[in-house]
Amino acid sequence: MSKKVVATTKAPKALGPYSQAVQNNNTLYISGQIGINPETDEFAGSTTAEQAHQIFENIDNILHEAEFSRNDIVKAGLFFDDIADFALVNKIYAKYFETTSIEEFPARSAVQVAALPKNAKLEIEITAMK
Ligand SMILES: C=C(N)C(=O)O
Repeated sequence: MSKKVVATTKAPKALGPYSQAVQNNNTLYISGQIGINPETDEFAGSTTAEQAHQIFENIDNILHEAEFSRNDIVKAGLFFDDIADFALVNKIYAKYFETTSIEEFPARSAVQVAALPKNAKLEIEITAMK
């Protein structure tokens, strides 16, 4: 088994004892991303939409660092501060995958949680496979 930690300055630093991503052979596990801009260490904005766009930018940058792409995503986990944002995030999420060559969306879970780190509006974790 080969296990490699993936790290990039183009995504937020870990907020605790975890890696931005870990690759095991052809599978990449990306830790839950929140909408922090790595250049400022601040949220990209206070709205769920602003944070969602930043999350996808962070995910793209981690995928890129590991030489994976959006096309390789097989599973996503979405954690909402407020599930009322479900429809809004679905629109942003669907647009993100519009640019891929995959014909069907990845598997996904979506839940509302009691609270997220730093009071984020949304957190998304990703599994990708080549
Ligand atoms: C933000 C996280 N992914 C964490 O604390 O695990």
